[in-house]
Amino acid sequence: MARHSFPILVAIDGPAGSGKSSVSRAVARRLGFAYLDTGAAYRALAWLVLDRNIDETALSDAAQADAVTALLKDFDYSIGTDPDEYFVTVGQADVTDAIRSPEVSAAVSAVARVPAVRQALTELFRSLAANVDRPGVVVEGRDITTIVAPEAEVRILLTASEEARMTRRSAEITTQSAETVAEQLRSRDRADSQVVDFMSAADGVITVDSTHLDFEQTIEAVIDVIHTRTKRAFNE
Ligand SMILES: Nc1ncnc2c1ncn2[C@@H]1O[C@H](COP(=O)(O)OP(=O)(O)O)[C@@H](O)[C@H]1O
Ligand SMILES: Nc1ccn([C@@H]2O[C@H](COP(=O)(O)OP(=O)(O)O)[C@@H](O)[C@H]2O)c(=O)n1
Repeated sequence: MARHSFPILVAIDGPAGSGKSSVSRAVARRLGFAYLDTGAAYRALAWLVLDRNIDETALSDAAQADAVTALLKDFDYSIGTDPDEYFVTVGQADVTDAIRSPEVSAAVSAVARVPAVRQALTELFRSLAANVDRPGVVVEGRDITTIVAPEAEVRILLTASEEARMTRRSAEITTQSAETVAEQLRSRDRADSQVVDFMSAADGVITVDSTHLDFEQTIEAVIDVIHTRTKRAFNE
């Protein structure tokens, strides 16, 4: 497929379990767009920290930041941006499933708060999004509407009540109790929101609240915003 010089950028932020990944991927599939999951890169770097046996809890904040920053030069990361062929690799290792483990989820916020990490990954996301071979790209994370792509044509904050988010996530994770999943999600959101604000919509960002929408209705609500904002119809 030909590379489009200016893919339409759809930026989606929101807290854990709000539906960012699943909804973004489905929207991209329907519109023939690419899909970029930015949380996967933070998770993959956290996976590398654990794989190298770096015990972050034993280090001071500054030493932690240095250790993680030093890893960036070995971070041979790649991600599939085709919504039908999602994969995440670090070097030769396929980490698509490993980055969803509770250990990685527990370690990721500490990695994501290191400024040098955010800077490097933000550059990576801009370059990945600019080089997709589709007419548009849906990029989802925590700071896409505000930092990574504040100029995006479409900017959405996808929210849902805490209760709905916890229920949805614990239905997915069967290896831990619902209480454990909820507590981990809450504590990750708390840590993450000290670094970026993804709980309130920045100027010009449209909120889609999926608390009372099912999955299909949420996809349709997001596609409606895309059509309204771009004033264009894409092949559905
Ligand atoms: N509107 C919705 N109604 C019901 N379940 C949903 C809805 N949106 C997403 N889900 C489900 O909730 C779970 C969490 O969604 P996910 O996309 O992983 O969230 P996030 O990427 O924001 O953490 C998934 O199992 C997904 O299928
Ligand atoms: N744009 C982003 C995306 C993710 N992240 C970090 O990466 C972690 C994992 O993101 P994710 O999107 O995979 O998390 P879920 O919402 O899917 O649980 C978050 O908890 C943040 O610490 C970030 O800091 N900025």
